[in-house]
Amino acid sequence: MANQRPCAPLLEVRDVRVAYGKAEVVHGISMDVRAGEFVVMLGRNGAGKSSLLHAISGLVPMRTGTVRFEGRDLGGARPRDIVKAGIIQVLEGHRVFHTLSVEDNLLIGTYAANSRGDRGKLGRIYELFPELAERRHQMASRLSGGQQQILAVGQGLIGDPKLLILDEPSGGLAPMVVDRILDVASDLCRSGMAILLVEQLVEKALRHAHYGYLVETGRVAAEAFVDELREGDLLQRVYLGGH
Ligand SMILES: Nc1ncnc2c1ncn2[C@@H]1O[C@H](COP(=O)(O)OP(=O)(O)OP(=O)(O)O)[C@@H](O)[C@H]1O
Repeated sequence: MANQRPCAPLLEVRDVRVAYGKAEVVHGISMDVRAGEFVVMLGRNGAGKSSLLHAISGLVPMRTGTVRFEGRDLGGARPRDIVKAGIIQVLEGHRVFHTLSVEDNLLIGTYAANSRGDRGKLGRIYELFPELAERRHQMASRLSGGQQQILAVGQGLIGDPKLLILDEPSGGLAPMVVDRILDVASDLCRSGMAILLVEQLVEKALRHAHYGYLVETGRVAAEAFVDELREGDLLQRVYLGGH
């Protein structure tokens, strides 16, 4: 993609603040994901990235600010309505149902979205992730950590999101797993799905994303196209705290 962001706004986050009790951890973040974009949010542990994602997905309340999706205000919407609007978040830490089979875990993803129990959608996920097809009848507990993470992504994708949010898919797993997930995410992005990624493996994230936001202690310290982010000393400043 040339250095021009697509015009059509998909997700518009404006001046969002998030607090846990009295402790505010997101201090007024504004950001966009445009149609067909792959956006990455980078920043040190504890910078507030997951809290912002959770506010977008309706999992934690916003103190102030607005989130609009396809022009619709999502303020106060329930998580399930946000999923139905087309935003699906794959939570940090491959949260799948250990006592269910791979296939049943995927089918649960269809219940979360608009397509209750639609088995027809399984085929597409198995095409994207043949490792899940091979293990479709295995209990999720028997999968490796990496396979569980892939299952969690499949569970999100089966709901046909317009925007897929990935919160640290690496999660301490083998770098190869992250490559698999980010490669699939890039392909989906090319076919029109927007991606919002939080990832600590900075190089890998920058290789796939078009545009990035650097978050420092609850604020956006910088935003730019990824090649610009790579060139300056911004990344170093955010991660190492230099000036
Ligand atoms: N449920 C919670 N209750 C209280 N404080 C929380 C809660 N969740 C996160 N925090 C705090 O909010 C701050 C921001 O955390 P958050 O997880 O949003 O950051 P992050 O940038 O996603 O970092 P990480 O990569 O470590 O998840 C941290 O100080 C964290 O301890």
